[in-house]
Amino acid sequence: MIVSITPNPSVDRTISVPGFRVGEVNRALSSRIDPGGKGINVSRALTSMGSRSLAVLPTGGPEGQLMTQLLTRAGVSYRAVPIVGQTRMNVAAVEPDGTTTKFNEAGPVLEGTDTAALLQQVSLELPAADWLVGCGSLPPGVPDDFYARIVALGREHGVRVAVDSSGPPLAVAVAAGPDLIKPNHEELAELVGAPLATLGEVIEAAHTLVAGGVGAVVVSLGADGAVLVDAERCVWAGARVSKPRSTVGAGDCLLAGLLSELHAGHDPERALIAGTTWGAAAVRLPGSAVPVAADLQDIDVTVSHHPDPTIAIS
Ligand SMILES: Nc1ncnc2c1ncn2[C@@H]1O[C@H](COP(=O)(O)OP(=O)(O)O)[C@@H](O)[C@H]1O
Ligand SMILES: O=P(O)(O)OC[C@H]1O[C@](O)(COP(=O)(O)O)[C@@H](O)[C@@H]1O
Repeated sequence: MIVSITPNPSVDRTISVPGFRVGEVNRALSSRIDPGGKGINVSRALTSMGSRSLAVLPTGGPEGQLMTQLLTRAGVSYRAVPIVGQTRMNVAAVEPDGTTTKFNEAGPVLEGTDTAALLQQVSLELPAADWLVGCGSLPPGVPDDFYARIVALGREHGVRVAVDSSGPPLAVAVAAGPDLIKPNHEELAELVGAPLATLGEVIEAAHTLVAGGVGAVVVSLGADGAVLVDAERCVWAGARVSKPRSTVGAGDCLLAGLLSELHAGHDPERALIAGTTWGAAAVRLPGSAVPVAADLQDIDVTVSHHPDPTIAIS
């Protein structure tokens, strides 16, 4: 089973707007809500594709209640750890060409006992887990070493650990040597402190992290696909999407596809292809909707073992 931990979940409200004008009234054409936060999306995608997953999350206030209702409705198994603060709501405005503008709240303040209770809940789930995946930003009050502690917990139980975060929490987790990380271009650039203008520079940065003790680095590059680097291989994969609808949660679906295949015992290249397929499928869906098997059918993935290092990455 794949256990996800999302310390800062969110109810995601996605509004479709005909255009986005700063400083003016923007009228929405439609709106939807989804249970969100990166680990929640990973568990939702795994569940919708038939892989077993359990989401661990803190919940509080009316949005916390709404979150658990939405998870139940989506058939996602979860363990909600009650907190005094109120679960956040994030808003994304999507324009007709797929351009997405996001407003993410900081999230509720978690007290020290809340963090301890979350880690305790994760520990309780680990005997049944094969992979543990820690995802997203940390809410105020949670120390930057949270994901490093998640890596250590996984180690103690012989469970492989993936981390998808950014900034200091990702940097501290990397030093603990996770089995897999999935930064996007911007997150990787921040992690290594360089702009990484080309695919070659991205690959070199990923190699440096692998040499430093990370098992595998999968860098998601939006419309430019994704590249996987580990001690034995460097593989790029990408799929064209002619009409992107919403990129919210695409990286989470990519991570879910990867973990689903790795968990099933398949090789990293096949996992990357699955991840790229799930990510492309997510981009064709509205809001942070996750794909079902039928959404994957007509997606063609291109794979390269010798990607052109001079390709510019935006
Ligand atoms: N416009 C797009 N066209 C095709 N695939 C896309 C597009 N945007 C994202 N994807 C797929 O989804 C994956 C994750 O997207 P990305 O935006 O890089 O992640 P994140 O959401 O973590 O920032 C990409 O690696 C790619 O496989
Ligand atoms: O924890 P963060 O970094 O604020 O991100 C949370 C948001 O990211 C999401 O998980 C979507 O992720 P991406 O748009 O980065 O793919 C949303 O569900 C959620 O609103």
